[in-house]
Amino acid sequence: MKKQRIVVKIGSSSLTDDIGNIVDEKIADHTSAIAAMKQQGHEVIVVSSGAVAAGFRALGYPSRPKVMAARQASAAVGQSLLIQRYISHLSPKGITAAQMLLTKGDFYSKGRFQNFYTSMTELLNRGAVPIINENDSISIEELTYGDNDMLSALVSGFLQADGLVILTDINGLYDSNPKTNPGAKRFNFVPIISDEMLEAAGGSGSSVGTGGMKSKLLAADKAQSLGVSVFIGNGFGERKLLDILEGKGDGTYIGAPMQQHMQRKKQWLAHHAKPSGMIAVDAGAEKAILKGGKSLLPVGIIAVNGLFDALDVVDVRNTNGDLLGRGQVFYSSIDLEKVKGLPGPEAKAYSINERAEVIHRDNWVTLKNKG
Ligand SMILES: Nc1ncnc2c1ncn2[C@@H]1O[C@H](COP(=O)(O)OP(=O)(O)O)[C@@H](O)[C@H]1O
Ligand SMILES: N[C@@H](CCC(=O)OP(=O)(O)O)C(=O)O
Repeated sequence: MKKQRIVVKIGSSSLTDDIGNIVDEKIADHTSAIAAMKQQGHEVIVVSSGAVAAGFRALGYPSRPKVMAARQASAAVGQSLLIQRYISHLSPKGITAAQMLLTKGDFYSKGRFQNFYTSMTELLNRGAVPIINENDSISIEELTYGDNDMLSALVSGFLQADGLVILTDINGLYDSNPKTNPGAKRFNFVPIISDEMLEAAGGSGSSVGTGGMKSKLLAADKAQSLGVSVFIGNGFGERKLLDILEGKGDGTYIGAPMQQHMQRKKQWLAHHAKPSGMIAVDAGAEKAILKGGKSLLPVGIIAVNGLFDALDVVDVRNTNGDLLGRGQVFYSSIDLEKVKGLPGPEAKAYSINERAEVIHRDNWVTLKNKG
């Protein structure tokens, strides 16, 4: 089999018990499976939850805390305990583990986004296994991923992985929660996530997990939109990840393998960049950018909202207010006010781009019909 790049997300319930102990046998099982993958030449990137679950007890909390400050404090304790265990199981196998703690803010900035890519590539080239978690201790409540399902989907898209494996305490997606409905039936393969599946997916089944199946499905949907196929399930023993790769995993496969990955720059625009303003365009411009694959020109601009600089990211809407997409502009908002509605030659003096384009099609991502 061709060398694969696989992101493996491991949920809290697959690392700890309900009272906040890291279960060594669980880490031993995951790390032996990671080592077997590495031995076959595959690249493995781990997105590991469990910091809060592994830390709350040492600080005297009776159960996984819900208050932000208590969660942050627990994560600070638990993250180091977790990484210690990963290292102690991986290093005897000759594998170097590398901790990477991310916040949502790290993805907003294009520079930090690129730095993350550079260091990740270097770690993978050197044969290390990056172990990623959200930096819970410093994340601001409104800006957290919360559970790691969505973070793992974004990381797998960003690294243009061949697959995302979401390891959890249940062997796949069922038509209703099997913990409350013993007659529930499992899906072995799901081409796309439907609204009915999202409705049937419930919350967490343990006191340490957070998102439940719903957040896994939302994450799988996101990964698929970025060109990454997904597996949700579990399994035991050193062959479990290899079995998943070979189509013999105990769980649900979502989406066909070998899909087209979304370009990294477009992923940044679509999912991470924070728009600094909004531009409204007329029907002709809407057609040109959505149907003709053209760049956006000043002549189609009818309104400019917000204060932004050239190279900032802005949302583009039509006259009904529908979001069409998002792009990086070649004009500041002040200059765009002066050139809106003008033909190219007259607008050129204000643009930092030779051809007077407002948004070049390479710096554009269409978001229409995606909510
Ligand atoms: N339709 C469903 N199919 C399978 N599991 C479901 C479904 N709805 C809810 N669940 C629950 O989702 C849980 C897994 O999510 P979660 O507890 O957040 O795990 P993790 O800690 O691995 O992220 C399962 O234990 C199960 O109880
Ligand atoms: N970043 C958090 C993840 C929280 C969490 O419980 O996530 P999950 O088990 O994936 O539903 C932690 O490490 O505790």
